[in-house]
Amino acid sequence: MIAGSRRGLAVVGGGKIGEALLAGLVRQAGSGAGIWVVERSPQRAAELAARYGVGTVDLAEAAAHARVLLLAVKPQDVDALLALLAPHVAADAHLVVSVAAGVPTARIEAALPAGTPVVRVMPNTPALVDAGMSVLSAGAHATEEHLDEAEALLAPVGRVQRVPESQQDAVTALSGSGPAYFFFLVEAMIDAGILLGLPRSLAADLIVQTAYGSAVMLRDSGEHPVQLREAVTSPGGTTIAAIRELERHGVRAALIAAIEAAHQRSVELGRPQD
Ligand SMILES: NC(=O)C1=CN([C@@H]2O[C@H](COP(=O)(O)OP(=O)(O)OC[C@H]3O[C@@H](n4cnc5c(N)ncnc54)[C@H](OP(=O)(O)O)[C@@H]3O)[C@@H](O)[C@H]2O)C=CC1
Ligand SMILES: O=C(O)[C@@H]1CCC=N1
Repeated sequence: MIAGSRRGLAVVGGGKIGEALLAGLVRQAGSGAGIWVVERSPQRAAELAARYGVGTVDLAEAAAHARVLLLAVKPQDVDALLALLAPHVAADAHLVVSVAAGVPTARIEAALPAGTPVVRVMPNTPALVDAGMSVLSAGAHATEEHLDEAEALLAPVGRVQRVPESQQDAVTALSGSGPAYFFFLVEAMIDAGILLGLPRSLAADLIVQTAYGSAVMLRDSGEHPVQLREAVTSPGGTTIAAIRELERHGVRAALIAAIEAAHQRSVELGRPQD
C-alpha cells in the first residue's frame, strides 16, 4: 500500500475511553467509514465490532490501512505497544494521536521512526454523548496541519482546545478525570436523598436534572459560579445552612487537594518505566 492511500482511523485499545471515542466517531461518520479497532482481547474486539460495525485488525493491518493511529492503552502499556507498532509506522504517512495520561510526546517520538508526527490529547468520557472536552498539544514533529487534523477528528464528539504540552498534566487532572468528580458528587447527593427518606429513583431524578440544569447555566449564562450560587442562597435560608457545612467539612480544600493529587499522578505516569 502506498503512503498516500491510507485514510481513516485505527483506535488501538478499545477500553473505556477507546470505546467512548469510537462510539462518538462512528455515530458521526457512520460505521464502515474507515474506522478500525485493535484490541488485545479477541473477545473484546468482537464485542466492539458487533456493537459499532467497525473492522477489527492487528497492529500491522491498522498501520497499513489507517492514516491516524489513536493510541488508547494504559500509560503502563504504552512502551510495549510502541515497540510492537514502530516497525509498521511511516513518518510521512501516519499521524499518531495518544490519549495516554501523563505520557509525553517526546517518549512516544523516541520509540517511533524519526520525524513521526505525534499529537497528545486529553479527552474525556462525555465524548460518548458528543459533550466531550478534548485538549490537544503538538509533539516536536506535529505541524498546525496535524493539529487541525486531530481537531477535525475530535470536534464531532465535543469541544476542543489546544494548550502547550507543559499544561497537559493539569488538564488531565481537571477535565480528563473531571467527570469522575461530578459523578462522585452526584452519588453522594443521591445518598443524602436516601437518608432523607426519598425513593432512590426520585432522588436520582432530582439530582441528575439539577446537575444538568446547573451545567447548562454555567456554560450559557455568562455568569461566574459565585454569582450563580449567590442567586440560590436566600438570606437565613436553606442553602446557606448547607454551604456552612460544606465549608466546615473542608470540601473546597478537599477538591483542590484531590485535583493536585491527580496532577501529581499524571506527572508520575509520564516518567520512563524501569
Ligand atoms: N478512562 C478515561 O476517562 C480516560 C482515559 N484516558 C487514557 O486513555 C488510556 C486508556 O484508559 P482506559 O480506557 O480507562 O483504560 P482501559 O484499561 O479501559 O483500556 C485500555 C485497553 O487497551 C487494551 N490494550 C492494552 N495493550 C494493548 C495493545 N498492545 N494492543 C491493543 N490493545 C491493548 C487493554 O486490554 P487489556 O484489558 O487486556 O489490558 C484495554 O482494553 C489511558 O492511557 C488513560 O490515561 C484519557 C482520558 C480519559
Ligand atoms: O484515571 C485515569 O488515569 C484516566 C486519565 C484521565 C481520566 N482517566
